[in-house]
Amino acid sequence: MLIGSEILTSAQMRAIESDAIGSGAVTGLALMEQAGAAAAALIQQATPSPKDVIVLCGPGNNGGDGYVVARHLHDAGWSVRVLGMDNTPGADAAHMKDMWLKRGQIRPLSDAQLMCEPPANIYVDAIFGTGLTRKVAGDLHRILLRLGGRNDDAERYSGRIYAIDCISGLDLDSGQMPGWSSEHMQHAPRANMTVAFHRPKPGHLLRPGCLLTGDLQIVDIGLPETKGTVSPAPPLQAIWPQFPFSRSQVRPAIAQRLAKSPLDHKFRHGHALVIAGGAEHAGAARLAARAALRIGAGLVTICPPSQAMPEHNTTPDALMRHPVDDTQELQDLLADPRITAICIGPGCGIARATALLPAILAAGRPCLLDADALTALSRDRSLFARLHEKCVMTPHEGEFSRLFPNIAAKQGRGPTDQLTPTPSRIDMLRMAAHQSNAVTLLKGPDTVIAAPTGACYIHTALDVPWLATAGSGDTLAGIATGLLARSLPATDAAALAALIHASAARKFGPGLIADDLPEQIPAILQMLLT
Ligand SMILES: NC(=O)C1=CN([C@@H]2O[C@H](COP(=O)(O)OP(=O)(O)OC[C@H]3O[C@@H](n4cnc5c(N)ncnc54)[C@H](O)[C@@H]3O)[C@@H](O)[C@H]2O)[C@@H](O)CC1
Ligand SMILES: Nc1ncnc2c1ncn2[C@@H]1O[C@H](COP(=O)(O)OP(=O)(O)O)[C@@H](O)[C@H]1O
Ligand SMILES: [K+]
Repeated sequence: MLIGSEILTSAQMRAIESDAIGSGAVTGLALMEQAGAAAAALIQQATPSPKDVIVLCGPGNNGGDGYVVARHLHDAGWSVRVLGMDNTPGADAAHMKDMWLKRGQIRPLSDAQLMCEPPANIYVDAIFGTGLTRKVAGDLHRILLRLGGRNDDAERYSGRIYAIDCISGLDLDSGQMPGWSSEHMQHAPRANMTVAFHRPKPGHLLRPGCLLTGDLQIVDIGLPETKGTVSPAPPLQAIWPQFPFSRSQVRPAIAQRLAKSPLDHKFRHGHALVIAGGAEHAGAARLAARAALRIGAGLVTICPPSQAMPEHNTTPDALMRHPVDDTQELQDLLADPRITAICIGPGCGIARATALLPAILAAGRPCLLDADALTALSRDRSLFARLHEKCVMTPHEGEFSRLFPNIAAKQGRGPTDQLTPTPSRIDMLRMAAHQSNAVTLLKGPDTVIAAPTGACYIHTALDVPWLATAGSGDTLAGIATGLLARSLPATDAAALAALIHASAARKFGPGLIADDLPEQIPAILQMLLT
């Protein structure tokens, strides 16, 4: 498995916190002090000279953190104004509020008050965190819309918001803003930076939450290490760009498989077949084949129909070519046990994918299903029953909705007042992987990968929007196929492919076209293997 950061749900985080407090290992007050002090330090680092700040404190412990931030910034010489609430907060937050009151006053947390305040350089959002129980309404909603720039004072807040734990109103389990219409979402506040505690939560990494989170900083607040011990939930992990991308992120067994030993020969690194289609889409299959070669598959053979063979008489010369016109020819080819993975979909054509899929699935080998193969599957449901746990499907959202209409229908019912109004992308992917019995990777800036076992990764690629270019998905399919050919387990192949794909885009930068992606792989392998 890749080593990602463990992701905790709000309930898991609360359980860890109360266990730690219950066991006497920490006090709630100490956790709050650590949380607020760390947030204040990061805010100071982000804006080095003493500044003018307004801290918005809500009724619970998130507000308590806000009072700690206010105190630390005040003590560091900042000019601090606090807007807070009358409600009696919990004992820890009440204590922190009292500590602040020894230094300054608290004006009401109201939209009218915020509007009257002279502008500040920085605004700290400590209204709600993990304790959100319902949609934010009334005056607090108006405050959030103002911070998001709905009023004519938008420039006051733009680029100046620092969130404690999350932008207030965000459901940290789903990444959604419950009760926010799409019109309101245009004015949801966006943080420059979010300081969150102990572990990332799903809502920090899933859209739209990740778009409101800004630079996500996870700080240690003295809770005991829990990695892998939050049971019985299946593991949920984040792969995100803040991690240095290095060998240490990949378990030794995987790194070993990626390396090539002096005693190995090419067949030890697998033989991948890439099924190609008609001449007009030949490039898609070749992109996948090139990526499979670059990731180190020992051999890659592209299999077009014989009439399209001339289209493939081009580079890379390392690529082998073998015509496949029908199921029998494919079965003859698959009689060779040294073929260790098959890619079908990119540039294949739906009719050809429908015809060849039964033989590919019957072979029981690792296989990657993308593009036209996914459309074929969604049109012929009988093929679904033949999927197996060595299959990886890589749909984008449109393909996902066609493949899993029952799951997609649970989405997009419009805003509701309840928390977690519709299944999150994590829930959807877990359902899809369970239903199909195949590893499923839903593409996007917040790619989610789920295994039939329930193990799940969120891969964040928000920083590489130039991946949205024709053929980029074909390259991802090729990387994953190459990893499957090299005998990586399907979930690892899918997650590592997403990581290598985004790393390649990161390395190349803007101006990227899909052809550039495979060419970045050697340097990425170098980083991984040394
Ligand atoms: N869990 C932990 O380990 C730690 C949590 N800390 C902080 O505590 C926060 C969680 O604190 P709480 O559980 O008190 O929750 P919050 O402070 O997020 O909010 C809870 C309060 O808001 C009210 N509320 C919830 N939704 C509302 C809505 N839509 N409109 C109006 N009122 C609403 C609740 O009735 C309650 O009074 C975290 O986000 C974090 O900032 C930190 O102090 C450090 C440690
Ligand atoms: N805005 C974005 N930010 C980061 N990655 C993106 C973005 N849009 C798309 N991607 C990634 O680019 C790839 C596009 O795949 P796909 O839609 O199948 O394109 P194509 O069919 O042209 O190959 C996917 O890996 C997806 O995760
Ligand atoms: K907040």
